[in-house]
Amino acid sequence: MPREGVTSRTVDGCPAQHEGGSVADARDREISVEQEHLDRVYLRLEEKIHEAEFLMHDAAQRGHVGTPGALAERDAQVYRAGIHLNRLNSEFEDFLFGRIDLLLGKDGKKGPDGAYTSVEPAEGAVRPDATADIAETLHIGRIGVLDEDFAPLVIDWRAPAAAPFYRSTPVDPGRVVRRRVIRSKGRRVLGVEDDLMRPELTAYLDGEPLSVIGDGALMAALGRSRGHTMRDIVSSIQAEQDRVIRAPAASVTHVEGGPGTGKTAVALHRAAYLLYQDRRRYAGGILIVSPTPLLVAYTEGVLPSLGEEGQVAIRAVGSLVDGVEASLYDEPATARIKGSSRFLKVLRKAARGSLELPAEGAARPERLRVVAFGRRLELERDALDRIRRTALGGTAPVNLLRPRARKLLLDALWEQSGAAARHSDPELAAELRSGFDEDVRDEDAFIDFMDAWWPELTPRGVLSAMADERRLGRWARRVLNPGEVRRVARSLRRDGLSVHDVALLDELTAVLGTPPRPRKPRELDPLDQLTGLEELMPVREETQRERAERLAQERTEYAHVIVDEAQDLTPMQWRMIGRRGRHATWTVVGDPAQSSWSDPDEAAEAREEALGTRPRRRFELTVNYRNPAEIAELASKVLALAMPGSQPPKAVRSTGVRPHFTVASAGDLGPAVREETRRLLDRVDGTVGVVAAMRRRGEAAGWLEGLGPRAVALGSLEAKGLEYDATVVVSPAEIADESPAGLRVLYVALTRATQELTLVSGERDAPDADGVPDLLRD
Ligand SMILES: Nc1ncnc2c1ncn2[C@@H]1O[C@H](COP(=O)(O)OP(=O)(O)OP(=O)(O)O)[C@@H](O)[C@H]1O
Repeated sequence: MPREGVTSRTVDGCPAQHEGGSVADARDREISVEQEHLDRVYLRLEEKIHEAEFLMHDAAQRGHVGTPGALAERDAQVYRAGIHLNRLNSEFEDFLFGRIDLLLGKDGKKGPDGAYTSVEPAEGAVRPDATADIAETLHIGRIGVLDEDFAPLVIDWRAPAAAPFYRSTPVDPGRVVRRRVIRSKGRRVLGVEDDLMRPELTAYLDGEPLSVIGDGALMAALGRSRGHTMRDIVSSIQAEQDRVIRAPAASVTHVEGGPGTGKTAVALHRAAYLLYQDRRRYAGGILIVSPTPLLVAYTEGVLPSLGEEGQVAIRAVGSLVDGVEASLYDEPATARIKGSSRFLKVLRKAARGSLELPAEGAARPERLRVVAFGRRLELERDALDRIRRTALGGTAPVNLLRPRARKLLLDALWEQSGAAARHSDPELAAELRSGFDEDVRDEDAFIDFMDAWWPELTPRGVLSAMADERRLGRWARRVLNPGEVRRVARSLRRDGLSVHDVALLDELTAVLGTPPRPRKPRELDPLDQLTGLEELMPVREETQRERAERLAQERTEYAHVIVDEAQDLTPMQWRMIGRRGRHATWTVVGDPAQSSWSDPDEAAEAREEALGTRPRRRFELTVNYRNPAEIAELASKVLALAMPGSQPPKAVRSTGVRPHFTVASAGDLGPAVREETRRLLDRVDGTVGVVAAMRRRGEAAGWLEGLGPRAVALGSLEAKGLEYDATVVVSPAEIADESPAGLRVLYVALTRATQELTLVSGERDAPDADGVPDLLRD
């Protein structure tokens, strides 16, 4: 465990000689220095808030004037005031969180944020006797604040001048001598943690030796207990992560890294960074696709804490289609069929085949009878079938073919009427024909026939039609075998949609096509014409989820798509997400070793298709910030089985607590799991996650009844991306045997804990005398 106390060293590594002498004094003195700065910042923020409120008020007054000039001026004012209010009113926990003390830079140029731009120290910045003076001190925070003279009081964490805070390391320190993380609550500074980037120097700040407080911010952050929501890592982003966050937005940024390397955290911070970089471009919206609603709930507080929310929709892969929130999971064998690209053929057949089914409660129309030009005209079943086949030729969406089918019917009726033969003058014949079409089209019998014979198909309707095994068998001929047909049909007869059904619905929407609807006239509000106003005005009532819903309804495509846990997506899911980012830039993060999809090659092919020919930029994250070394070591045994030859990420800390093994008495996992969970709840301050095979998901929740909200039960697939202070993994062998990807799913389960891990074995695990399951023995 990281040490809680503080140390104080001068930069040459010797204990600092502080007045009053004690380490606590040094710490208190440094805290009060930062407190003074924070007070100045808040004073300035208050001034800005008053300014913004005045602007808003003034803008409202100008709105009444109504001349174009006044409106344009109001537009500009409201825009600026909106930015201020929205950001300043947010109650930031640790608004100001960092500081860097820098040597004199190589050149003397200042950037737009008032800080010097050079990264390397000037010649002579370090004297021959290894002493140096601090030339510039920058404070880093969630947004930038300038003082009255436009000098930087706080630099926005995403600004170029803040990059050295994240990039500097003792190996490549640049100008940074000391990097400090400031911990505060509201307006009070609680503590500081320093990292020394140039330990070989004796550096002075205003003539005083620079002190170094604490053991380093990263370790302090990692040691804190976990709650039910993820925290931002803005004060301790590491260099390899920062390179991903600030990578140029163009094309595809592809990030791989093992469990706990910060992929999810990096993806969220990248969204905030992209918005900061080019707000106008990303007004087109950023979509973050997450594997489960649990992970959405876990991560959705991070962006607001970074001051960004409005333009980002975080959605679970089972909620990407409007109005659908799927949480059911198909059995692995069924999921494998539904997720595979061969299922596309079945859907295309089903979409066309569904046309032949009678609409609900109606009989299948056998003939068409109309009266035109005083004659009774009639088309029989064979003729109708022929017309349908002709209309369906090609691959155009079925619902969009309705006008073509209607035209073919009218052609056939016209021909039957014999009217064409009676008029040789082409102009007259054309006029007559148009009158004929109009008459027939308006006839009730024709309208009713069209509705029954070529109804507008809905994705849900087609999916339900596939629940009939015989029918599905026909549509899936030469694609699925009878056993597979039975499985899929059975799964579709169940109440509710599965996560995999959602991609099928989305595919059907594309295969069926949506006929254009008459647009509802929209009431014009002059405020709507203000550039970007919706984005900037404070919108407090809406939650992240509601906002995501609204964004999704308003948009079918996004400017940037971020895919988290990309290794889990099936080919059908890649097609669904690809449709939402046809013109987007992309960030794709994942770990092949954690893939729960049985055929990674097929999924990779679908991913490449969704991403198209855009150039790829690849990054790898190599450090595990979640698991202590003791847990990471055990997990690496499963990794060796799941993906022989692949390297686990390096754990940065160790707790000295080894994973604990327990064996449940014959067939009775429940009491053993409950007991272990209770024990762990006593040992950690935060959460305990109990991960069991999917089929035990409900049962496991029952075992934990009454243990309180800190203990949570999960199915193995739901554990994706989440973390707990401690985890109980229930029968590793059951999880491993659950599907062809079972070992990789077990690897996920074993890498969820930040402090302690317990494994409860059942008979199937064949544990040894120490309780170690067969699978995990050396
Ligand atoms: N630079 C950092 N500073 C502090 N904490 C960090 C840092 N990077 C990652 N973490 C923490 O490590 C944990 C793991 O991060 P995250 O969930 O983003 O990893 P991941 O790579 O997505 O993991 P998985 O693949 O297992 O889902 C989180 O608690 C995160 O806050």
